Amino acid sequence: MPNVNGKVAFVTGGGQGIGEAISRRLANDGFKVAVADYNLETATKVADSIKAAGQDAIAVKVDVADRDAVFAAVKEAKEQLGGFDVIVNNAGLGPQTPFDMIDYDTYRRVYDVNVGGTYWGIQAATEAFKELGHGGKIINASSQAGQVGNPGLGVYSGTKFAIRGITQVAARDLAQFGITVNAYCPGIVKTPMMNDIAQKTADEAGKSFEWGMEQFAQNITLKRLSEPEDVAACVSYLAGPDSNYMTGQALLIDGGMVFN
Ligand SMILES: NC(=O)C1=CN([C@@H]2O[C@H](COP(=O)(O)OP(=O)(O)OC[C@H]3O[C@@H](n4cnc5c(N)ncnc54)[C@H](O)[C@@H]3O)[C@@H](O)[C@H]2O)C=CC1
Ligand SMILES: CC(=O)C(C)=O
Repeated sequence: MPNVNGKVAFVTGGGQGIGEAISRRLANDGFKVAVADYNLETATKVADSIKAAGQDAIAVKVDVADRDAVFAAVKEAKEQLGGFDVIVNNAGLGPQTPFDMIDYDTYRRVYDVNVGGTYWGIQAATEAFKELGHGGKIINASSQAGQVGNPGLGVYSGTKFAIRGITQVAARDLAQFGITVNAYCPGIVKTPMMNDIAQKTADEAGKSFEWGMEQFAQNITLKRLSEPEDVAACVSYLAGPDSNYMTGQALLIDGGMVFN
């Protein structure tokens, strides 16, 4: 287990899916965790169960698309948990958007959450690290869909390609402050988001949910879908000291999908 000495990690979208697994894993690693989510009810459930296991966590309500709200949530976590060391900009929306169905509102909201939320998280974390007089780690959620275009995900894939670019620029800009910036790129992970995407794909084709999932899961070298914990294990590495000499990278955790 990495030695993180009671450092503080802030995980957006921590109320379910990958963010929940990351919150639990970082708490197990020894971080005090702020479980930040738009849905305060799920965030509170996750934080409460981490506390019940004898670890430190709080729930924080935030809409990551709202810059002021992100700054306020980071400040709240810093004050309540007594520090700020790692932000995981994990919250994201993944609607199915065949090209003829992309409308302005969907485009705007998905970019505001996935891309805007990452900009604001980077800014708020950087401000907190500077106030505390130390560096820190910024970790952003991209996707295998940010490495290769996925059918039907015209808006979502665009945001996830953007995250890799933003991660590289932020790594270069923020290194002078002792801040590393990396991204993780999951494959097909069994979460509510992926279930929705698979179901809509299946509905459009008049096929079953399993068929919908298979459209995204073909060519996985390891021949199984990903569990949220597979992703959390790699984020644990990015949040801990073993990745100190790594910045600007996008770690693919896709079971060997994209290289096929
Ligand atoms: N599930 C998958 O197969 C993959 C997911 N990802 C990425 O991983 C991240 C997490 O995905 P999942 O856990 O699957 O999603 P999910 O939809 O299951 O969970 C997302 C969480 O984010 C929260 N959230 C949504 N909008 C928010 C906002 N504006 N402000 C604060 N919280 C908000 C939701 O309340 C929810 O708790 C996303 O960025 C997603 O794009 C990347 C590759 C694959
Ligand atoms: C939802 C997602 O990120 C996929 C299909 O890679």
